[in-house]
Amino acid sequence: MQNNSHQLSYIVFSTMVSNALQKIWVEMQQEKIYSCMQQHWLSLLLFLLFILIVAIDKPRIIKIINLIRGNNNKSINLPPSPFKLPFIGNFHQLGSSPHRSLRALSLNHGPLMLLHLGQVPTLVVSSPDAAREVLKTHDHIFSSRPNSKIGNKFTYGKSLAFAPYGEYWRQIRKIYVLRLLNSITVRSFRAMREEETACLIETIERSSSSSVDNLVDLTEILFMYVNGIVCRATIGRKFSDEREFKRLRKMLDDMSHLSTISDVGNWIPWLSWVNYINGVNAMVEKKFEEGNEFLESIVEEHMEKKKKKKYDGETNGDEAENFVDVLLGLDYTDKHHIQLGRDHVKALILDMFAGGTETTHTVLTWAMAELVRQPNIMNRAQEEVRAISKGKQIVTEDDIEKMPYLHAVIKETLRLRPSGPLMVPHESTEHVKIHGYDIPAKTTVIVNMWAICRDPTAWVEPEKFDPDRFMDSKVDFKGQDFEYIPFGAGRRGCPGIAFAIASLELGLANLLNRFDWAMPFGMDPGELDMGETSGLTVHKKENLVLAAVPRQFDN
Ligand code: HEM
Repeated sequence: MQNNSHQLSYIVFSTMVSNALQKIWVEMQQEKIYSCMQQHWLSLLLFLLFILIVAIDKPRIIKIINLIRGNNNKSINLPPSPFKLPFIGNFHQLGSSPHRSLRALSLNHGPLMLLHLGQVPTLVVSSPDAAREVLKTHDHIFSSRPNSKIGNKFTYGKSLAFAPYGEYWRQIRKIYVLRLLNSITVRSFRAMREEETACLIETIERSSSSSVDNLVDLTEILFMYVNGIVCRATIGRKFSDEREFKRLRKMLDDMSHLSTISDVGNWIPWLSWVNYINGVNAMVEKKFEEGNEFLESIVEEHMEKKKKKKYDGETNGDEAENFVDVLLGLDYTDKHHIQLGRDHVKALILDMFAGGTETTHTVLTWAMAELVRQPNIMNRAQEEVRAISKGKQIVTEDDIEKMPYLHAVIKETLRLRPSGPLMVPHESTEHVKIHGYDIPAKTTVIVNMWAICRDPTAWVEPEKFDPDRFMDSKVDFKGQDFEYIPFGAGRRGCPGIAFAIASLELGLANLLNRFDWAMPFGMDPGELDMGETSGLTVHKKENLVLAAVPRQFDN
């Protein structure tokens, strides 16, 4: 969801209405009021109907119905709301960086604030205390997701991330947590991660030596590193063919764009038909077909291998089993209500690629940007990494366990630069009271994790990048400390924490061990552009291009 979504719906509709109005106005000015009304009675009627619908929004309609029925509940106490406009509600107040605009609004209206995004009542949560109420005390009520028609279409209605809270979500989540992303499985990918790290180092060396100024585009290279790990864990191989790699990236971008930005029906359900006119539905169908063809080819490849193994008795040797093979090998039909099929496998691939790649790669890029901007922190992290790795060219995961400052750098980056500052929206399944406010069922909930992680009542100098705040601190990202929830918390909290942290720490430690880093062309570190992209997922706006000078090793 970017500001484009509401702008789009608003523009389409207001253009239609304003064109009709202009015509009427011109004729009225020419004193042809009566004949004008005769000619345009249908337009006027439609216009009045439109005003009625947009001005009387859903909560007000419910209030009026209750009033007529005589059961107006005077005691209902909704959270404070900023002023909203008919039809678009509070969309116009989101701006290009919704997490920043929402924090500004919450400073005036409080940590529990009710907005209307189009027609959708949306609770915005902006303090650690309020987050604890939503994600812990009333977790069972807030663990659903708002329906996303387009998101469900792309993921065959089988994705974990999009699933509403219920039996299906519970069963799939169990498979993800117990079979795919638990600490033993994550450890089993250790050798693969170390291979991918060696590949990362090689790519940087090649890129640096082919540039006069040792320049490397870290944003691109880190994306390939993280994507390589996620691909190998998920489907057992990465895309060495550049075309295939670009196809995957484009597919994920398109899907994410269409399921959030372009779906007018998400926000104004009775305007869903606009998607037929503006070409969104046709585009969704086209992208779905393309994506499906790609995912089918992956599933087919695995089915063929499985058959071959059965006949030839082949094994993978020491290689850890990838997620698709695990899923295809599960016989779930008898014991459980769900029957795993091809669509589940394809949805799993999307969950892993979408949930694991962009998030992890963005955090790693921000970590390097913050370190280059603050050479004293970079030096301290490098000293620690180099002291522990004792002249080895590749830092291993055993070494990393002894690097508390490196852990602190990653934690601080996750605090200050979360890639999804508004997390993934939740939805309430029943009416509940929080801090004295009534939260009706089916309210969308946005947790402004970005604001919470910078809450001045919880953090000293919250805007400063200072890994020291995590040294000797018990505050952790596992979902118990509500001032620090970069992976969310509660039932819907991220199941990929161990997987993500392993790739982040190994990647960063090796970047610091193997190279000395500097701004390009001798620029001052303070000149590094830290601008963010706008929208729901926040990346560094400009690619991070740095000078990487390979360190000389004795052996
Ligand atoms: C730095 C990296 C990552 C960050 C910051 C991150 C953050 C998050 C957040 C904030 C949520 C939503 C929590 C909520 O709704 O309360 C989430 C959900 C999810 N994440 Fe992650 N994540 C990361 C890496 C990963 C990885 C590596 C994977 C898988 C390989 C993954 C898979 C998922 C899935 C499947 C969900 C949906 C869970 C559900 O709806 O039940 N994430 N993540």
